[in-house]
Amino acid sequence: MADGNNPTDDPPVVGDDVGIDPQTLEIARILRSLDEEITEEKSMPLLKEIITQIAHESVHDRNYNVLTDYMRRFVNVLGFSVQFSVSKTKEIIKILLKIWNEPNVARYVMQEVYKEDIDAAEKPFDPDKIPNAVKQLDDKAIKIFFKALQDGEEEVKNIRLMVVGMFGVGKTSLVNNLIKDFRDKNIIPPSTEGIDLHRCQVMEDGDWCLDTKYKLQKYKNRMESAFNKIPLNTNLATASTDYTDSIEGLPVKEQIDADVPDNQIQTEPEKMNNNRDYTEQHVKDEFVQNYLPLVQKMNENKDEPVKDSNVPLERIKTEITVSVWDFAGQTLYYSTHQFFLNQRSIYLVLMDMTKSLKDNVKELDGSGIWCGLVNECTYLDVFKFWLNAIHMYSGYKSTTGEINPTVILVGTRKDQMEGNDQDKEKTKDRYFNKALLSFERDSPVLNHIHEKIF
Ligand SMILES: Nc1nc2c(ncn2[C@@H]2O[C@H](COP(=O)(O)OP(=O)(O)OP(=O)(O)O)[C@@H](O)[C@H]2O)c(=O)[nH]1
Repeated sequence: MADGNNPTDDPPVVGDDVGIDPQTLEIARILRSLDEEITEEKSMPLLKEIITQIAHESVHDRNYNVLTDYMRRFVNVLGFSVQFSVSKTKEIIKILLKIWNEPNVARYVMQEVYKEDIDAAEKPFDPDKIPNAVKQLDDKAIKIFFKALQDGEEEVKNIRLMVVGMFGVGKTSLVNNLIKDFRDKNIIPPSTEGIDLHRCQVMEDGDWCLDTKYKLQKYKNRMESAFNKIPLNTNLATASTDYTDSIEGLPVKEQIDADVPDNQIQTEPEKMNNNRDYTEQHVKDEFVQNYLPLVQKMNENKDEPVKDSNVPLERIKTEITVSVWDFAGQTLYYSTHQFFLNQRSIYLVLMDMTKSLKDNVKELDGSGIWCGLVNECTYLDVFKFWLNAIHMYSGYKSTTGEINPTVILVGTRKDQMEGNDQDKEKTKDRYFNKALLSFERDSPVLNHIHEKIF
């Protein structure tokens, strides 16, 4: 009879000195046998992978959406492939829940069944891999970012161009000249209300065109890659769910980058998790329906790329996109613009070269009292307002580094300036030098300026 003094009589100890109950030992036994059973199915996602992910979640970052996700993967993907009986499926789900709810069970299973020390598994973050936008968030956010990276990543090739300046200075005219589609139509711009946003594709010749067609193709490519995650023998037409699972896994960096929520691909996890009707309706969705033949074709012949001759992708040299933000110049909007200023942006600050810096601004439709600039402010005040706002809302300094989004100063109404081209250039440089010298010499605002001359 055990007397408690013999070490062999003590229950095995895992993690926080908690004894292993018979149920946990039984779980380990079942998993070992299952593991042997399903590793023979080489082409299928393995139950082991799901258990491993759930165990890591249980010990490290608990997120119920993730659990639900794994469960769905088990039922829809693994369930299809391995054809577990109903009772066995229930048994496995119980095990997954137990591992999820009890980190010590997760530790034991990983250690004893899969020979992995789950506590040692967390690798330190590589600081070089943390994007600047994430760096400024807290530790938890950085942890979540790295965890999300495990599901895939996509390089962001999007530049955000923010065009700001006084009302009527020529912001929309400049934007219309930068974007081919507008330039070709010779558009005379109405005064901007709020913010106009144009997403453009950089073309072979360096020109920019609106990227609506390209965007469609891009989503198509993503759908392909999302569908590619599904085992080829899965019958999509009859599957109750869940290729949307893969769509949720859209690349992390791109999600972070998203300028504008895109209703076409945005998913609704809570609904999808629980609502079969929703998913079935989603399957009928026109957008998805367009891709079912595509996927079926891929299933027939995976190696043959699917082409879409309607989209002139061959005109596009790179995948670089530019989001052009044309801000309204009316003082009415100034207090809201600051919320849209962002670190991964290049700013164009426009000034009217026919107006002297010391001239008072005459606003046509307002009292001229805005954002701390009282009545009778000068063009220099406006200039300083924009540079200060950019620095305040998008400059960032921490112990690890500094972010100073680039500001390009643009002079407009050159055609109305006096002298030849050379004279005009000199006048413009003098104008901006004078404006910049009004800041303290060591002002951090000056770090933003592209190509300072002084
Ligand atoms: N002569 C001349 N006129 C210009 C120039 N740039 C813009 N304009 C004219 O100035 C007017 C206002 O131009 P917009 O481009 O709408 O100015 P904006 O800065 O976008 O104005 P808001 O949207 O009200 O902030 C239009 O009639 C343009 O044709 C320029 O370089 N030279």
